[in-house]
Amino acid sequence: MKTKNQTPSPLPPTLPLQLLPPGSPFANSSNFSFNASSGHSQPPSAFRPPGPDDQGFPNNYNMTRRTSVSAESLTPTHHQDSNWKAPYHQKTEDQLSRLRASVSSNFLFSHLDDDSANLVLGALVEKPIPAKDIKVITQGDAGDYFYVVERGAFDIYVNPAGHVTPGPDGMGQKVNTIGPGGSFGELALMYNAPRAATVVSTEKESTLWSLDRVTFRRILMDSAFQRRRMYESFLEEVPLLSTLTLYERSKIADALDTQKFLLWGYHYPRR
Ligand SMILES: Nc1ncnc2c1ncn2[C@@H]1O[C@@H]2COP(=O)(O)O[C@H]2[C@H]1O
Repeated sequence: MKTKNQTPSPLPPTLPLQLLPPGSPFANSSNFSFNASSGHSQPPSAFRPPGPDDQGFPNNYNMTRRTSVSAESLTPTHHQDSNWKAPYHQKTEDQLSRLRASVSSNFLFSHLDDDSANLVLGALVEKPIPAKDIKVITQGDAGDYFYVVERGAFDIYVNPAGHVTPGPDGMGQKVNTIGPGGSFGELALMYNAPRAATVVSTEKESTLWSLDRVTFRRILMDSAFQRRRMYESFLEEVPLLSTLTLYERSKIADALDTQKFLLWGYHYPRR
């Protein structure tokens, strides 16, 4: 088993950016909602066990919370629309070179073949974040976009309740900060589950690139995330790691690589 460097993530145009109240970055839980399905606050409901069509939820993932936000299959290869084409958003040379630099060290993109990488680059949309304390993702909401960070830093907050609660500490504890080259927002898209954390901008000017849910699932989940799920399944079996959260396990899975050793004349795969 060896580890590799890996990192963390943007928004569609025309979306309202709402600033959080000055001095109270956690007070408003419904900022930065960009479609009908993301700006809601739903009550928790029972966990839906994986069915035959599911890839399987990791252990301990949002077990007490509403999980499914769409009827879409969790298996990305079950595409109902065979005429689907990835959206293409024209970019300037400057945008392309910034984008390439941003994704160059990102684990998710390093495993894409050239065709898939070009489709994803074409589908990403630049999303300037013009202030700090903008809530890009709200814990408990439905997942709509996956984000790559080009510039700036984004704090991640997790409330153990599974959603933002009223009051000054409603976003919970800060657990992470994601900077340039990193990405976030993949968990809800991968598992059709509510957002696992709240993500807030920390700088005056930041730049994100957003990838829509369908393109994410059809392209990234067919490659990089298949690999992640394979390693996660393996990690779930390791007792020492069983208490990790899904996010922690997924980060370890991203960092794993497979090495093959020659043993007694056989190539023996070892993780
Ligand atoms: N410790 C963490 N726990 C949960 N989510 C995290 C954590 N750190 C970063 N994140 C990201 O925050 C995102 C919130 O939306 P998602 O649940 O879609 O995906 C989540 C992860 O990409």
